[in-house]
Amino acid sequence: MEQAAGMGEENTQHYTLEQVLSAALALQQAIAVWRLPLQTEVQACISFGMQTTPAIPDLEPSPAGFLFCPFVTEGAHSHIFLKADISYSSLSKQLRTAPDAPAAQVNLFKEGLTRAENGQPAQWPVPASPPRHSDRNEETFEAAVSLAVDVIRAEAMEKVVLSRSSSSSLPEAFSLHKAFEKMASAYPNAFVSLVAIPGVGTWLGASPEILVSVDQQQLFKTVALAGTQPLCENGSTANAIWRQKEIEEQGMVERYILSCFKKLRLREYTEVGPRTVIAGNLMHLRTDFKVDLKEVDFPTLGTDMLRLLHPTSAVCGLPKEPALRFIQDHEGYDRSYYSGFLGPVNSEAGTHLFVNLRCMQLLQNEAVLYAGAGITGESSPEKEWHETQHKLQTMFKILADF
Ligand SMILES: C=C(O[C@@H]1C=C(C(=O)O)C=C[C@H]1O)C(=O)O
Repeated sequence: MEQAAGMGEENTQHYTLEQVLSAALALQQAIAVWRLPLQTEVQACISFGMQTTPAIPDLEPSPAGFLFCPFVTEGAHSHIFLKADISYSSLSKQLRTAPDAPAAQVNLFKEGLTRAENGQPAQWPVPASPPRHSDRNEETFEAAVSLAVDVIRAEAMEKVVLSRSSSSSLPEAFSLHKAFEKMASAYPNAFVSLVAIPGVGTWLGASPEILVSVDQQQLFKTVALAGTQPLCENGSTANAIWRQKEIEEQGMVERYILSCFKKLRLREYTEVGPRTVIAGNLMHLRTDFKVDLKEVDFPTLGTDMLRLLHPTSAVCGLPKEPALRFIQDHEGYDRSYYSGFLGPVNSEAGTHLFVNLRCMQLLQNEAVLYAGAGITGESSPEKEWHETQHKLQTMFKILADF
């Protein structure tokens, strides 16, 4: 039997994030790298064996790690948990090994780190079969929006989120590590992440949307985020004006969250908002919900809410079932992990799961970018197309900047 690598063994040597990432890629080990909103610390975890589950796993008893889950809960893509065998923080620049991490693999990884200092950057993982992308043009996207508006006006549903993917070839000088850093500086308020899993693929994103978080103070949080407009020229939210369409659209997400609390018979929450918030080049409306789990005895609230919330009406629609069916029938492509959720579980800072938005999937020579927009009975197909264009813009700029 393999020896464990020692109780939370500290390796006092210092490494850069670039080295840690290069070693994981070269050794084909799964890695997740993330930066929480408004923080400077970048964290990473390396996992020597990913676990896949057909359904959303329980959060509370989970070891520390990183969860990466698809949009469709019972579809072709697995829910993936990367147990943190090795953790890295950009503040200490040191590695920490989990007590039960297999020693032989830990040692191989450390050797890989030394080689990563002067080696060529390794290729990131790409999926076994290339994703079917939509590459919808303005005309076909707007036709799908018009159809959605008709269905909503006929009262078959209230809201549906329609999305598309758009691919762009990778610039010659592209580097995964630099792309992560560019995303982190373009989106200071977002959860910025890079997930590279052999056999699954490589995703880079900057999410403005918490799905479920439970921090060290046992504070549960979720948000209702919807409604989009370009950021005002002076970069301030003070003079933002919202139309009835966005107010109603965000109100639906809010009502949906309240209905989930109601299902769990939870009454002790605080609700603040909606307020205008900034995400890159855009503004959204956001209402914050909090539950203090030190005062409310609900130890499984994180998992229970996660299972009820996902996919929320911010990325799917309302009611959930007809909206999901409409998406599957008319979007014309597989969202896979776009508008799924991801984030650290039971890390030192707690559990922080975000909706996988403003993200791209990296293939060998191209990036596939994803964006969607909430459609209601008041939607204008042309405006919704432009909304997806705006959402893609910051990511396109990051790629063009190499
Ligand atoms: C679907 C996306 O975003 C979601 C939809 C929004 C909207 O319709 O206004 C706003 C924020 C997100 O909840 C996306 O960014 O791809």
